[in-house]
Amino acid sequence: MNEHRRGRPARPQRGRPAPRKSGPRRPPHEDPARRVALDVLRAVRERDAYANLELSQQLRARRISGRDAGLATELTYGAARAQGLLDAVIDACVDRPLSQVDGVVLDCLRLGAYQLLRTRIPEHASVTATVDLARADAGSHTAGFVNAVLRKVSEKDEAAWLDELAPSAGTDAIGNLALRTAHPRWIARAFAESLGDKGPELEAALIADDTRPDVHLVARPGEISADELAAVTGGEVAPYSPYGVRLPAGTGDPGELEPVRERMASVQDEGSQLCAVAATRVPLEGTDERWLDLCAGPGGKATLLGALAAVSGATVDAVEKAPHRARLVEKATDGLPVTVHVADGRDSGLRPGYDRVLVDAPCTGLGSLRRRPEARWRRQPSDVPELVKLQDELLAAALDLVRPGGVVTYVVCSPHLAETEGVVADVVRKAKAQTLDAREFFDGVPQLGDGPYVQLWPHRHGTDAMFCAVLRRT
Ligand SMILES: C[S@@+](CC[C@H](N)C(=O)[O-])C[C@H]1O[C@@H](n2cnc3c(N)ncnc32)[C@H](O)[C@@H]1O
Repeated sequence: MNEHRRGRPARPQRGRPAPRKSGPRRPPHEDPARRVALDVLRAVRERDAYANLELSQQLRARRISGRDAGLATELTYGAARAQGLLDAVIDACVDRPLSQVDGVVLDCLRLGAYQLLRTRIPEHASVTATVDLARADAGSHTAGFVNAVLRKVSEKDEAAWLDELAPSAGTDAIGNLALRTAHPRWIARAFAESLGDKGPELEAALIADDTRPDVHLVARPGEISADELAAVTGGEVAPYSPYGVRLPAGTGDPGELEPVRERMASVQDEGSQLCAVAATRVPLEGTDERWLDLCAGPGGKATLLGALAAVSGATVDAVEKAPHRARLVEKATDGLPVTVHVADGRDSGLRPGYDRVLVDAPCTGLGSLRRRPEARWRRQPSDVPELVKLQDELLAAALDLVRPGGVVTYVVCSPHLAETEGVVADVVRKAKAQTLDAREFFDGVPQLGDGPYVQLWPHRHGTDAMFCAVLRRT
């Protein structure tokens, strides 16, 4: 590493920020796709924006579509997802810690390095177009620096950089795979611990997590069947969910599909569908009329529960703490037997005695990183304990609200053991509850391990990495 640092370009320092003109001086030939990508990366870094939301807003505002929009998406998502890997390479090409490089300059370097290492865009175009952006946003004195760093980056391809920078697979298998698949080490370790593997299966899981997911629709029970929905949308019936349809790649905005506009279907990952369906499938003795969704926003599972409740004659109370998310639940479940309550699920004030309760708890979201390119670098291990405490309290509250003999289904979109088995074990130890074998309620889904919990995985099931436990109140 030190050897590599010799002769590296000096770069503008953070302490001496690049001068910015009142308005960016943009060359007339500036490439619109790269401009959007850079502006989104900057918004993600500076104001914690969500890359997907920011990107679609900027594409709309600048009326960019077609190939330019495709390239902007590829560059934004790619550079955001691969940030840790790109930073390791850039770090090897500059003479100071990256923390001392001006933020905008670093965004430019990430964008340029991504093009050089992970796309087939010719080197000349990658470097020149990125240098133009740096000149416009960070001043002409940065152009030489960005040019020099990117030239250094281009001296090797991704594989050669990884051979140089990744820890040895023999002594640090997780660290090696983490860098190769552009994941933070703590997330790779969490996956390894959940899978019980730090070899080929971990590699498959991390690679799948680095791949853009298919879009699934859920056919609203009582309105349209999955077969009909597949026929109308040109999709195919999903392998496991009785209501799922997988859309072909390149379908465009699913919100524009007629069945979605007509509220006969909505976008929902197949794993989420399976967990909501499982919550309704556990056999009950006695009544089966009052259902509760204790963490309902924005309403994906509440909508499926509501539609199933309408068919079976049950009603659903949907609790959501955040008022704006509660409004989304109201909108999504309009016309269904669902009553929305803005409340803290730990102290909802609702009358106990529910037959079924779903706790789809707030979590790290490590199971849906495929959908949010920047999330893996934003989440921190220090987020886990606070979430675990909240999950614990919500699950305990659910067990207080369900009747004896009723069922609580606990779901998180994360394979992190502290959020999954850890929470369930802790609550079951303190509550009157029996753990059921959740696999029984995931009909036809293969590779569910030894139970009693279900952990879905992108590389095994093509779904988000959802965890599901089913408890019966004793
Ligand atoms: C994982 S999301 C639920 C997703 C939802 N079930 C769906 O399928 O669309 C967790 C939700 O719990 C909400 N939440 C967080 N803390 C809460 C609390 N103490 N009580 C109730 N809801 C809470 C969050 O605002 C968030 O909307």
